[in-house]
Amino acid sequence: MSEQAGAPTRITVGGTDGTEAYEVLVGRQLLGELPALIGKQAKRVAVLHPEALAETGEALRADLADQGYEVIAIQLPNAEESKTVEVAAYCWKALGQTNFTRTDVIVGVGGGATTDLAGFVAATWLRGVRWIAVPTTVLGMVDAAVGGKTGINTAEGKNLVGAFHPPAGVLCDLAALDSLPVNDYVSGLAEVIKAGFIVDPVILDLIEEDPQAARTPAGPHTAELIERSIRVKAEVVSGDLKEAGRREILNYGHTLGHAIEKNERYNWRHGAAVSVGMVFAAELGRIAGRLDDATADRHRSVLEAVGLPLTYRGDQWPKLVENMKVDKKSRGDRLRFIVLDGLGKPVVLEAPDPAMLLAAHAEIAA
Ligand SMILES: NC(=O)c1ccc[n+]([C@@H]2O[C@H](COP(=O)([O-])OP(=O)(O)OC[C@H]3O[C@@H](n4cnc5c(N)ncnc54)[C@H](O)[C@@H]3O)[C@@H](O)[C@H]2O)c1
Ligand SMILES: O=C(O)C(=O)C[C@@H](O)[C@H](O)[C@H](O)COP(=O)(O)O
Ligand SMILES: [Zn+2]
Repeated sequence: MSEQAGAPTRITVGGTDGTEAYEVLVGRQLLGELPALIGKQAKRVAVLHPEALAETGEALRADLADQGYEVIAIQLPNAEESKTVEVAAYCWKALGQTNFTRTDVIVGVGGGATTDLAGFVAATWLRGVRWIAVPTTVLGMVDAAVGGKTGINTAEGKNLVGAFHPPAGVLCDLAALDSLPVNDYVSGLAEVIKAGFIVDPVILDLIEEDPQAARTPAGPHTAELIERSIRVKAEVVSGDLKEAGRREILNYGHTLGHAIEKNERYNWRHGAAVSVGMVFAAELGRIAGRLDDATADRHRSVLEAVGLPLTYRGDQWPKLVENMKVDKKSRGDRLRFIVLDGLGKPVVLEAPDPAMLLAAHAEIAA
């Protein structure tokens, strides 16, 4: 998977609130770390990967078979098509037919869609088995594989079925990013930029220095951007695995973002939808009298500079409002949004007035 090795960066997640700690490793040639994470108790290892990573999956299975494991191959559809109950059922069947037990281990290799599905299968099979995430997209490394949110979509909304089930470890091999199509790479930058606005503004400075370079894995700050974003996520989820409070800030831009994804029948990339969602949230913050003009405008400039969208079809607003009602931050009939009180200062905006929402929508309507 990679050509250069060296000591990986190790970022610890959890362990501070009664949850079991685990590590996110960032570096190159990390697959040698897998057997130690799988452990000696396991007899079988199920490797779940998308079609796009057929060769990677095959190589990994061969490695694990050489180590003496009985390997179960489960190829998934690409992207959101894998986050369905039908695909989960296909996986449960494969595990059942191979006598997969509580000491066996699932490895999810792929983007956020793959690790969300693999983690969900791990959470539900036998009420929970060990799993390891090997994210191969920017988005997977900086966000999806870290923190234990797993799940699938339904016709009614994004990630509506799922479980909190942290992995035993996360291996981020930066070399995997070399084969990622640019639009998928850029989609991941939306979550990197989110981490910049909610907690670590240095991320924004690094991207703004050369936005074109930030669009490729060869950029000078790739490793730093990924590590900084993982540290943001690790710090936030470590104190609040089940999203009882502070973890909600990671949902910045997601209330509208998920509504757009559902409206597009999950054919939009997650990061693209979150990008529009963050512009909307920034406008909401500005209209609510919380966010200064410069920081609100900075959303547009940095997201546009890396090639992310800022607008969405204006005629869809009534449907988006309906979709937002099933957001997990909603309480009864009250919509709740994460907005900024300033750079790095996310807060919850409770039940904003519909007129305020409409005014913010006018700023993102195409
Ligand atoms: N659980 C969480 O906390 C969390 C956080 C953020 C996002 N997510 C979820 O993550 C998903 C988006 O993840 P994503 O952006 O990684 O998209 P993705 O998983 O859909 O991957 C994008 C595409 O790239 C392909 N691919 C993956 N790695 C590749 C590689 N190295 N080379 C070539 N092709 C590759 C995939 O097969 C897919 O077609 C969404 O479903 C979102 O809801 C979850
Ligand atoms: O980890 C979290 O918490 C997040 O909100 C991170 C988001 O980037 C991610 O897209 C998450 O899956 C959204 O969670 P949901 O609970 O709104 O489905
Ligand atoms: Zn997200």
